[in-house]
Amino acid sequence: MEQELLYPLTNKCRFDQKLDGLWDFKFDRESQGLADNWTAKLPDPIKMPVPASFNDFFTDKDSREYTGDFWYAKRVFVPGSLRGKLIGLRFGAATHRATVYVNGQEIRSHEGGFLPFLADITSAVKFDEDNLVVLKMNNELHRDALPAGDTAVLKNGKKMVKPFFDFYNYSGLNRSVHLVAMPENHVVDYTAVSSLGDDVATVHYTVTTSQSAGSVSVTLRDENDQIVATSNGRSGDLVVQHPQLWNVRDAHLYTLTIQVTANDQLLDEYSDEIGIRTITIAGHQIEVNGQPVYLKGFGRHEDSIYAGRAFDLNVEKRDFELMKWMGANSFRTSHYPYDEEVYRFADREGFLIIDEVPAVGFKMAAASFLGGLDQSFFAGDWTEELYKKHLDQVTDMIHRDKNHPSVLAWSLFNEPDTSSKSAVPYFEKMFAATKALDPDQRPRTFTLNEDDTFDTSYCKQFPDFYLLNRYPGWYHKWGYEISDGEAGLREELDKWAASDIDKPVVFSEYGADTQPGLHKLPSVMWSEEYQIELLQMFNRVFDSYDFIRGEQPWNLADFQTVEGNMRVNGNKKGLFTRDRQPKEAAFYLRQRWLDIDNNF
Ligand SMILES: CCCN1C[C@@H](O)[C@H](O)[C@@H](C(=O)O)C1
Repeated sequence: MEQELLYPLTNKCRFDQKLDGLWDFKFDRESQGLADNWTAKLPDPIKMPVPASFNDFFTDKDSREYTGDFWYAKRVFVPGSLRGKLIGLRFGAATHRATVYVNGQEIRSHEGGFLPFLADITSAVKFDEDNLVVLKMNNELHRDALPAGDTAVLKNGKKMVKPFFDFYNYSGLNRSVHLVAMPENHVVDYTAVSSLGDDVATVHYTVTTSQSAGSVSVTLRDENDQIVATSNGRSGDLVVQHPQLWNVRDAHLYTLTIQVTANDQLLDEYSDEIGIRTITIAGHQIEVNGQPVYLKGFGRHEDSIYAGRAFDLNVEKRDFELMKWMGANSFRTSHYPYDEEVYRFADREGFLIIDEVPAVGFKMAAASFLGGLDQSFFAGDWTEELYKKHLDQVTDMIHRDKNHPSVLAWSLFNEPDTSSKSAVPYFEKMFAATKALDPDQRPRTFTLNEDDTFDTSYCKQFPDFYLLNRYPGWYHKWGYEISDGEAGLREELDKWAASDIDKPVVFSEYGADTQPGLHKLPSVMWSEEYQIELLQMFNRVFDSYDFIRGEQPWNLADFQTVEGNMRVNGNKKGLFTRDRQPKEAAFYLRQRWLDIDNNF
């Protein structure tokens, strides 16, 4: 569990320099790098872009599919002007695990490929010189790690991952690395939680500093840079008259500035943008500022050609323009926390985010879908170790993202196996342990898979609202049989309707693989016409039940998966192609969404 997760910035007290660009890179097939002292020098390295997944740059399959240890190295100059500060390396994401060395000294390790961590290198750094930064990384999958899977050893001795999930195991330094410097006495964290009155809002804040010395003052400025509230102390209330509330697709942000001072000297300053809004679940309504909202959006992936899972500002900008064009207002960070820049986009654009940890593949049936076993995942002997990593990553996700107005809810699992009682103790622990992590007390949920229905799931008591992943028309009752698929879906939803459950239901996945340009009249599966027909079927169902409060088809765009007889160079359920061009269904769904108000 990380202490320092604030987004890096440069100001009169702090220094932040991105180390993006070409790093030295080398596979370590024999896992000999440590023994051979690669922490001092990588032998015969190649050049590798950062941020990027290494996989798709290569022209040979052994390199693209490489599984095991691999190393990065870069010489980093540290200016002498930073002396006396905490010097750190902040990694946006190292997938899936890393150990950091500086000038040959081991600094720290980190497990989890989708959340940041800070390596404090103060003790190892040489000022006004180049410093050798080396990472030893590994991308193997295991049942006791997130995301879940296996790592097989082929007869030729090469390793191969067996994901229990449907996205490619892109690996590497997938997000930016920053050289940062902060005052020894600095702001480590802050929280800001809003409550609303009659034309007034109160932002209750807390500030954590690395040392108890010094006094803290907090200022809030509006979009015209006018001070609207101030307060002193490491916790307090900022009272804002006539607040400009943050609303869905009508975002207003304030700048919160924290200063730490001692003897009239400024020790540290940290600024961030926050939004004044509340999130509540009221019966079967999801409410923002007390107004019901209807979620229109997508399951997504951080995925693009060339750099794989790397965060790419250009792709993100295009994705937001596509989602706005569609009339969308939300998305789920399926199936892992995304780069921080994505949440800042959503804050500015007024999108709601369901923030998800990579607790994906917790279902052996998924493995069987990919060639694994078919048993109850939570009965496995790996769950104790898995739980520790799972809680660690939920804690860090909430810690990192808690101040974003765009974050609506926390998704603690994607499609876990809840059709066996063995899941219940794990869920009881996880939902109890995470209840108090979010100062804003946002709803917590998880996605229910096809096999985890109203009748078969043992874990319906846990979520604050429901996310349903349902695939009639594709994985069953497909093609001409889709009418039975609709009937089955309605039968299940009739049970939800007849029950005493009064919570919102959001459809978080549904869709059809579609080959762009494939047309057939009448339709056939994989044709563009069939994708529209499937969406029309689901939309008929959604419009029949008032407790359905959101629709997020799978997926915004086509994305890469493992190769297999079920995939045509990846998953093609996108409403857009992988190079972000629309399929026919995008025009159909856009028309529907433009007719549905955000507060419907
Ligand atoms: C059947 C599993 C649920 N869902 C998970 C998602 O990650 C996959 O990409 C999607 C699919 O198979 O298209 C299905």
